[in-house]
Amino acid sequence: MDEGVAMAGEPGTIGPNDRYVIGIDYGTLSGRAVVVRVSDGAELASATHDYPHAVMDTVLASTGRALPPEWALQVPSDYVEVLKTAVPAAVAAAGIDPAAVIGIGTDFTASTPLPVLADGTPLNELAEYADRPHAYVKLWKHHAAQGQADRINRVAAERNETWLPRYGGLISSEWEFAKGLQLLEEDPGLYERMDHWVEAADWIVWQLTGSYVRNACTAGYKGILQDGEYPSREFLAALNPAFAGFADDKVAHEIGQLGDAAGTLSAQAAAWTGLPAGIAVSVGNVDAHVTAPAAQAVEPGQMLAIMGTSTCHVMNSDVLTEVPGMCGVVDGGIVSGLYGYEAGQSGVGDIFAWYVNNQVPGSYVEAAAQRGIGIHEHLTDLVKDQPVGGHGLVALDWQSGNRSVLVDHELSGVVLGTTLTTRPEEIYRALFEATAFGTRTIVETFNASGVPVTEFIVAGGLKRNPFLMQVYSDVLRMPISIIASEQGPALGSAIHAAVAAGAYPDVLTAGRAMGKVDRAVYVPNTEAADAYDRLYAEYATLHDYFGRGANEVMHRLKAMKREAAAA
Ligand SMILES: Nc1ncnc2c1ncn2[C@@H]1O[C@H](COP(=O)(O)OP(=O)(O)O)[C@@H](O)[C@H]1O
Ligand SMILES: O=C(CO)[C@@H](O)[C@@H](O)COP(=O)(O)O
Repeated sequence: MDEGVAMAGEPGTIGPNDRYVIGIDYGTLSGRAVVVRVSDGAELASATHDYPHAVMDTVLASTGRALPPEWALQVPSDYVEVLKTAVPAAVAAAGIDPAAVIGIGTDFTASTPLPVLADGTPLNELAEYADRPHAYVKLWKHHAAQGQADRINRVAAERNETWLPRYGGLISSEWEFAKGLQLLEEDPGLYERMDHWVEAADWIVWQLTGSYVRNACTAGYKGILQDGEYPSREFLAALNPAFAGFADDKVAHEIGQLGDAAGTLSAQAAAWTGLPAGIAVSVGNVDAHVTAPAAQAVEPGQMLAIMGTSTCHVMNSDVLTEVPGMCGVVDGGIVSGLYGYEAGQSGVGDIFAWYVNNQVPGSYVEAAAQRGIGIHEHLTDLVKDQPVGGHGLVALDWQSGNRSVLVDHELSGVVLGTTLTTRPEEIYRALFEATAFGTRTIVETFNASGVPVTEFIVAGGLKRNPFLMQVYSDVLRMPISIIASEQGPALGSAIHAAVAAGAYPDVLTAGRAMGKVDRAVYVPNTEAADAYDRLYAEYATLHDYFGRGANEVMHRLKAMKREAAAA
């Protein structure tokens, strides 16, 4: 377990009248708390707490029993530990008086829902359900509800459901309805017992305030709430008669707008965090969307890519339109007054992690250790000067399925062109390029749909790799701006906390004062961009061949894998 604490470079003088907010980013593997000064967004210190149960994607910890393929679960008490450890550690490292903290804000991965009782107790915490996989949090990358998602999409298309175009024509297996339907169909008793199917983003705010408020962001993007309405009972009954009441009975709840206060810090949460009871707690938010004001990426056409384990692309527009294969468009989904668009790639850093953890020989790991650098840096170094196309490879970035624009998690990865002389660093680079091509596919789809991308801004852990950023600039043929914060989502949460506490009138104003970006840090190299155009053409051919039905081999392989696991 890691409780890393970091001080900001130069926090500046702590003035007696300075006020602070705490932003907490709940990521895939850890929660990070950061202490931020309200007046200028200075980040004084941060602390990270790794979730003790991490991601359960092979075995359920409580029983030791294997989970089926494509599952990914978490334990909700791990999230509360972040409040008890990372928050006090960050405050202590910042050296501020906790009494000077005026608000706290959080963001979460999504869609990451869990089944709870009316008082918020997660079902896995009841002794009788502790051994039931469906009692746990279904992490965003739980991809085992693809069958349910396919049914949702087929029935919605047949019935011409008006909300379907708002999701680019396809609902993802990652979102609330597909996961909820899987729960009903595989564990009906537990479904019956569940009072709320709540996003972890809202559950953690519930733990902080003592009351349940459903945030407008997840409700819109992940919960199919459009123009104030959920999918009808008739539609839900057509999926499964027992599902008719899902929206009304399990999902619908009071909605809170982004930047509003969901409530105030309860006495219990004050004791956990060491912060004053009664300070403002902002409405929950999603890790991607919350980052837009932190990166000053809120104007129409400014696409923000939060590049980490996965990549989320978020962009505002004053136009409401349909972008095929996007995750969704939600009125006020990023900031109020604009239409917020979201698209994404389910695997990016995760693919690089899979590769270095499973495919790179020990000699490379030793060489990296000898050089005193990480394996990512070592592989990057070995291949960064190779001319574009010099490896003779092209890859598809679907090891975690495809979220946009194909919306199909039965798809899987491809590396094409390997020979007996192909080196590990060359495949690593081909995977970098594949993710950049996936992003280009998304950008081109937005451009062709009447919501052009005019600036590309990157936040998230992958901005630390300059070569990767240059690949993106060359592949997109666009300058890349970079958020000037190491903790973009946590800074975004802090910005929302400052607004909820009344320090700023709205998120846009707070973002201008507290957000930070360096413009056009990387610019495209024309020669490289020309060469990447040729590779991208090959990627696009493979993308359509495997992804649009010409060859269903990936679906057949996944089916065989499931059959083998069941046997
Ligand atoms: N130098 C690097 N180059 C490319 N990828 C890296 C590098 N270092 C770490 N990664 C990848 O970054 C991912 C973590 O990104 P990060 O933003 O820190 O996490 P999260 O998405 O959970 O917030 C991991 O999946 C890892 O494979
Ligand atoms: O899907 C979303 C947001 O819509 C993300 O929460 C999800 O991809 C996880 O993001 P990270 O890769 O953990 O930053």
